[in-house]
Amino acid sequence: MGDMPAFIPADVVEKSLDYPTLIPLLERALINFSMGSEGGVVQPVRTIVPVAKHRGFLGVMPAYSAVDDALTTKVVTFYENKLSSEIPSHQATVLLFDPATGVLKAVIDGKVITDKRTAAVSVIATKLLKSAHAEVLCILGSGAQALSHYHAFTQEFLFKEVRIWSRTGENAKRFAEAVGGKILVCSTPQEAVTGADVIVTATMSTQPVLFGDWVKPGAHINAIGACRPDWRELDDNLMKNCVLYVDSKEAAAKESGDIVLSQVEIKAELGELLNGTKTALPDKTTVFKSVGMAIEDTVSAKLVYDFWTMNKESE
Ligand SMILES: NC(=O)C1=CN([C@@H]2O[C@H](COP(=O)(O)OP(=O)(O)OC[C@H]3O[C@@H](n4cnc5c(N)ncnc54)[C@H](O)[C@@H]3O)[C@@H](O)[C@H]2O)C=CC1
Ligand SMILES: O=C(O)C1=NCCCC1
Repeated sequence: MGDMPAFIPADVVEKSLDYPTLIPLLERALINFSMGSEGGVVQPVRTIVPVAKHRGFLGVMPAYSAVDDALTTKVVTFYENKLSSEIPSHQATVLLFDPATGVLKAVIDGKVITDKRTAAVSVIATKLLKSAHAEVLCILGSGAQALSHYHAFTQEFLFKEVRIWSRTGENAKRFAEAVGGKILVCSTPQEAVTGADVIVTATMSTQPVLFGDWVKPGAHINAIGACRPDWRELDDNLMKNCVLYVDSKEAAAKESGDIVLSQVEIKAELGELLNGTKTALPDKTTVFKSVGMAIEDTVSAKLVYDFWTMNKESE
């Protein structure tokens, strides 16, 4: 009988993933992914099982990176109707395997990985696509993704002003108190968005929360939510008047309601901008539509496992 798999809890994951380490790793993974078979990434579009009775979904997200020799699958659940405020709407576990033998090496909390790697990829998109003079950041939503984006963006950029709007005003205030930084709480999404240079939409909404009429020409939007083909965060006006970038063309064309329902053409994947085969247009109004990729979890999980292996005596 071999060793039992390691169980790596959220607090260890939190300690092992910092943005300055994660961002270059994810840039490399995005490039490898967009290189097709040459990049050595094997990643099918995830399988989603609807749990209609409870307005929930189970997603299975496997990937292998030959360059990293890392093999994982994430299992993620996400629920529209939270029955308890104690239970997060999104929960996830990443299983890490030894690629040489198939042996399960670790069971890793996937919630922190999901929150941090998603924000890190939005930072990558924003570095490529924001205007050179961007000063105002606006976040719509006050949940887990809003929080990880706030931390990642305030660490990686110097914005003069940060604004937040949330459907429940109390939640926006709580968010601002919790992060403790200088942040303007707005009472409408339009107020929050008007004049903003960089916008993050991180909501569970199934209808548009961000309208093209409100958006400053040349702004960059990271659209994180609406990862089902019939869900929206952005209206048709915005979609039709932006230059659209994605993480995975194949997944975005299948899963993103903002793309499926507006039928807007995708300009490029982030990996194609990073490897120089396609051009970023930071002077235009740009949208990065993120659906989330398994390979991002794979490289993050490997980083967590390596950190855990090096520090396990002291844990
Ligand atoms: N692109 C990616 O890689 C990933 C995307 N997501 C998506 O990001 C979004 C946010 O996820 P979390 O922050 O983890 O969820 P959360 O449950 O922690 O926060 C959701 C936020 O959306 C707000 N909200 C819910 N319904 C709304 C509505 N109708 N209008 C406006 N706001 C509404 C809530 O008040 C809350 O502020 C979800 O759609 C989720 O599926 C999550 C993980 C990865
Ligand atoms: O990439 C992920 O992880 C997720 N994306 C969309 C919603 C569920 C989790």
